Amino acid sequence: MQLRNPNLLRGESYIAGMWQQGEDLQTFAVLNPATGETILNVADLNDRDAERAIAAAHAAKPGWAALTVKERAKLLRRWFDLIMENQDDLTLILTTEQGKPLAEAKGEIAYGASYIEWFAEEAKRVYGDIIAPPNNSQRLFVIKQAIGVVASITPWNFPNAMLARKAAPALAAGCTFVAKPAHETPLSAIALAVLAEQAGIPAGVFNIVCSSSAPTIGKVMTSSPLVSKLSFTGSTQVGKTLLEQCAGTVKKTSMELGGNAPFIVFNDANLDLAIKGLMSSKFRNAGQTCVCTNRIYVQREIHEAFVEKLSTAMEALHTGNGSRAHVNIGPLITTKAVAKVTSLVDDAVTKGAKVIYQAKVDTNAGDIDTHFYPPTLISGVNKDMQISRDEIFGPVAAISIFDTEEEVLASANDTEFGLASYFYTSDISRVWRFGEALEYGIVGINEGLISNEMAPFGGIKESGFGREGSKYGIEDYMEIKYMCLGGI
Ligand SMILES: NC(=O)C1=CN([C@@H]2O[C@H](COP(=O)(O)OP(=O)(O)OC[C@H]3O[C@@H](n4cnc5c(N)ncnc54)[C@H](OP(=O)(O)O)[C@@H]3O)[C@@H](O)[C@H]2O)C=CC1
Ligand SMILES: O=C(O)CCCC(=O)O
Repeated sequence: MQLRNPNLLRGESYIAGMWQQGEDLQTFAVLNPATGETILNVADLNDRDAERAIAAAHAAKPGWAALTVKERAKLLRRWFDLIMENQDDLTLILTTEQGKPLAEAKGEIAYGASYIEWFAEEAKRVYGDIIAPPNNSQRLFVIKQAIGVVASITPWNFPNAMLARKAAPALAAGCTFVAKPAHETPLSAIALAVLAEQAGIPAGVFNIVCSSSAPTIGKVMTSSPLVSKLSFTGSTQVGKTLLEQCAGTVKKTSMELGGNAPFIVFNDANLDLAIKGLMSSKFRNAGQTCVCTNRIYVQREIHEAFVEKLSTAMEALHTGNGSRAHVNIGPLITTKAVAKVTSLVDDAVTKGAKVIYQAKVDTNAGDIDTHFYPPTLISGVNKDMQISRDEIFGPVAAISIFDTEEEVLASANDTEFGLASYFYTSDISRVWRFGEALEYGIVGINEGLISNEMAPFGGIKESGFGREGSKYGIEDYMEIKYMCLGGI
C-alpha cells in the first residue's frame, strides 16, 4: 500500500498515549477481502490489556472532563482537520481492509469526520434547566455531566465512521473512551488513533484495543465497574449478549443493531426518483449496512415498469476489487457472508421467486472470485422466504408485489426490527399518514440516503436504542443531575 503518510499504517494498539504490542506479544492477520492477502499482522491483546486501557481511560477522565468545552472542541476540531488532510491515505487503508470501492471509502472518511466536526460544535450547546420549586424555600436545577468511561464495540462495515460517531460525542461531552474495533478491520481505527495523538488529545482519553477475541474484550468491557457506558453497533444477537453482560454493573448502553428495511413504491411515485433512491439504499457498501433496503414492495400496477427500470440501472454496477477505478460493488467481507447471501437467494428461488437479473463479477488476477456476490434482482418474494426476514447484507434486490396501503403497512411492520424504512409517493396526505404509521426509527420519504451527522440515527424494537449524530447524540453520553437547594 503506497501511503503519503506511512505512519498511519500501524499494527499496535493505543493505550494511555502509548503504542502497545500487548502482554502476550501475539498477532493476528488483517486480510484484504478482495484478494485474501495479509495486509498487516496486528498485535492481539488480551483481557489484562483491556483492563489497562480501561484504567488509563479512568485515570484520564477527571483531567479531560475538567477542560472547558472550548478546549475540548478545539482538540476535536484539530482531529477533524487532520483526518481530512489525510483523507486519501485513510481511504486506501479502508478499501484495502474492508473492500468497499475507493469512492465510497473516501465518502466514509468524510462522513466519519463530519461527526467529529459536528460534536466539536455541539460540545458548546449542552444546556441545563431551572425548574419551578414546590415551595419558596427551595431552588431546583438540572445540570448535565459526562457519564465517565465509555467502551465501544464497532463492526467491520464502517470501520472509520462507526467509531468516529461514537467517540466524537463521548469526547465532546467530557467522557474518555476505549474502543474495540472489529478484528477484520482494525487498521482504520488505529489510523484514527494516530491522528488523535497528533491532534494533541491527551494520553488515556482515546484508547484502542485490538484483539482476535471479541468475547474476551467484550467481557472485560461489560463487567468492569470503571466503565459507565457501552456503545455497540453490530448484530442484534451480539447486542443481546452484551446487554445481558452489562446488567451485572447496570451500565448505560446504546445499541445500534440489525435492520430489515422495507422500501415501498406506491403507484403514484416518481419512478425515476425511486430507482435512484433504491440504487443507493440497496447497493451502498455492496448491501452491507444496517440501513440498506432489505425488502422492496412495489404496487402491482407499476411492478413491470419498475423491474425493467431497475434491471437497466443495475447494469451500471461493476463488481470487483474496490481499488479499481470503475468498480462500484466490492467483495463481501468474508466467504461466510457470501455463503449466507447465496443461501438466502437459493431459498427464495426454491420457494418460487424468479431471478430477473444477475450481474457478472469482474475480478482481476489475484482476486478471489468466491469473495464476491454479483448484484442480483429477484421478484415474487413472499414472507415465507427467509430473505424477507433476515438481514441480507449483500447486493440482492428482493421484490414483492402489493395491492393496498393497509396490506403493505402490515407487511412493512411485520418484523422484529425497526431501524430504517423508505417509501415513495406523491400523495402528501399519505406522506404523513404512512410515515407516522411505520414502526421505524428512521423514515426516508422519496429519499434513499438518510444518514448524515445532523440527523438522529437509531432504531426501535430489536434494532436497538440510543441516537447517534444530531443535537440528540451528545445526550447519550451525559447524565442528568438534579440539584435541590434549600433554606432560602
Ligand atoms: N448493525 C450493523 O451495522 C451490523 C449488523 N451486522 C449483522 O450481523 C451479521 C453478522 O456480522 P458480524 O460481523 O458477525 O456481526 P457481529 O455483531 O458479530 O460483530 C460486530 C462487532 O461485535 C464484536 N463481537 C462479536 N461477538 C462479540 C462478543 N461476544 N462480545 C463482544 N463483542 C463481540 C465483533 O468483533 P469481531 O469482529 O472482532 O469478532 C465486532 O466488533 C451481518 O451479516 C449483519 O446481518 C453486522 C455488522 C454491522
Ligand atoms: O450500522 C451500519 O450499518 C452503518 C450505518 C451506516 C450509516 O450510517 O448510514
